[in-house]
Amino acid sequence: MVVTRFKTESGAPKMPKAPAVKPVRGAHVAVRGLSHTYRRADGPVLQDLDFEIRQGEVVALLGRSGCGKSTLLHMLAGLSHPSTGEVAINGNEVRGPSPRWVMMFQAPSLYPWMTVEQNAALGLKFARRSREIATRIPEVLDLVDLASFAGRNVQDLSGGQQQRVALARSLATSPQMLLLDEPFSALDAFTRRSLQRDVRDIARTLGITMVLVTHDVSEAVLMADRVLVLDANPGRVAHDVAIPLEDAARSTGSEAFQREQARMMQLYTDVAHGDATTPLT
Ligand SMILES: Nc1ncnc2c1ncn2[C@@H]1O[C@H](COP(=O)(O)OP(=O)(O)OP(=O)(O)O)[C@@H](O)[C@H]1O
Repeated sequence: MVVTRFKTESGAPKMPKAPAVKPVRGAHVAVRGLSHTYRRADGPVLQDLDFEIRQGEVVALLGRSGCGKSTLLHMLAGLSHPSTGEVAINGNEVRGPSPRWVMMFQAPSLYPWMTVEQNAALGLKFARRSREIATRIPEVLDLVDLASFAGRNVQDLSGGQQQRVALARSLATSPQMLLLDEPFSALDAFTRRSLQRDVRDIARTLGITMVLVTHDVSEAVLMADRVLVLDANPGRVAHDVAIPLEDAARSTGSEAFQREQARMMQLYTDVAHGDATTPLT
């Protein structure tokens, strides 16, 4: 089976067209007995985490600043190792980074002197898969709605378009999992919503497992099938909550969305020690 992008930038339906991208087998993640301490004097940052993420599931890690979200995401990516416990992907302990699970950050880290297609091809080059560039890059640029920008310099693009280039680069190696560390927080509200919707659509359509770090309740509810609300000092899973929203209801205007957002905001506020005087976004 192959899939194509099915919405335009404005959200209007568009006819499926070639080129197309094949779905992948999303990663299954198991976090077992995971604790982490950076400095003994500070105590553990993460403690006794035990959870699984199903293949193709979209999970948000929601918590206040400093509760250990990025630390956990880095461990899922194999960029660092827990003091105790383990992360296993598809049954194998994660011992380092891999092109099968890729991270996206707030800053898209593109090379400004290169074109959109050259930047998008970097992941394949680093993975020594340059022979795939000619077919794969047009496919992924089409998927992120940047086909007509292929030859443009990335420095001429908007912040949202640059994040789409970073997304295309991430997708080019056919990853089983995307790990997003607040990748939309520097964008304006309209661009952020459009990318949140498109990234979820793409991950769901391709079957990619996705883990998203955020402290934005509405982002978690818009994008995730499931939200892990993390407590702080030490970071633990305080709530593990399914978001039972159909894709059609994943819009800030829908009543079902607003109900879920209010429910999640309550849980989040409770976890933040009932401190409703501090603004929670
Ligand atoms: N390399 C490090 N060495 C020592 N302490 C660290 C290191 N990295 C993070 N920390 C500490 O670990 C705690 C958790 O940090 P982390 O960045 O994982 O939190 P976070 O929830 O992602 O925060 P934010 O939302 O602000 O990005 C913080 O107290 C931070 O100061």
